Amino acid sequence: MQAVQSPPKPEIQLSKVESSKRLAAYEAVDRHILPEHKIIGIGSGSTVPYVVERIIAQGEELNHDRVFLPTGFQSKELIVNGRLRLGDVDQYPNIDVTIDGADEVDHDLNCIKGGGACHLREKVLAEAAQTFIVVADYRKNSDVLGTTYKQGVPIEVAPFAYAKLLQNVHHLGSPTATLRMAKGAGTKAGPIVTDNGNFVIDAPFDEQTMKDPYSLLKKIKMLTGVVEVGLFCGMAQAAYFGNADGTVTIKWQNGQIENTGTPLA
Ligand SMILES: O=C(CO)[C@H](O)[C@H](O)COP(=O)(O)O
Repeated sequence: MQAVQSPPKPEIQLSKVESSKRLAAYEAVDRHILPEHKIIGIGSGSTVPYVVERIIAQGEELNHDRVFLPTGFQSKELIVNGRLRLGDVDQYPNIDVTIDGADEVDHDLNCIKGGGACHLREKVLAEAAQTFIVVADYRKNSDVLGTTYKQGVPIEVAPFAYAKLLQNVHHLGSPTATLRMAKGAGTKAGPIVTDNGNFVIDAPFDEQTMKDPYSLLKKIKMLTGVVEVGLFCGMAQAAYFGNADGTVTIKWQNGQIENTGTPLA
């Protein structure tokens, strides 16, 4: 009897932004998740599913003795649904590689993170990793932070301290800083609550301030009640940006910029 062949699965047409996220994620996994890497941090956001997809494609033989550490609820689901082994950073404080998304990346690879309110765990997993790699689409590739991500610097705060912290952040130079509220039909009324039970303040600063994100990070971090700041300074070894033309731009920590792939006709 002749075997029945199932029709080929239709390739889902991705938007330019989606395909650039996928390009960046695939290139970063191919270059940085190597057979010897066993403890791997998985970040949060809409680019990270492509990271997990590419890791799964490396096959069972490479993945069966690896452990994957999530930065939040979303990445935990990705790991579990992908039938990868789940661990946590308290069991594995030394990570080989962490790959994560970003809201914006500047020319020195400083990042704004926390658009998804996961930046506390994201920073712990980035810091614990021997190699920390950022993946993003072309819209996140900037010279100065705050150019495209206008919402402000995400600051995770202890809930009972939020009102005092809002005042303090206003005095620090962000008069429009606000508490991040849950939005949209069917969501919680009131502020968003992080995976750690905290609130988030979004604090926009002027361009001059954002040109020196490390100084700003130190000032905000000193405020009592701040749990973590979504400024990741000097942490990433490389940032991969998928471009709309099908190429990938890679910014390295030493300032080198590399372009790979052939532009689409
Ligand atoms: O920092 C983050 C969550 O706290 C995410 O990594 C960031 O928001 C990236 O988002 P995306 O990949 O969806 O553009």
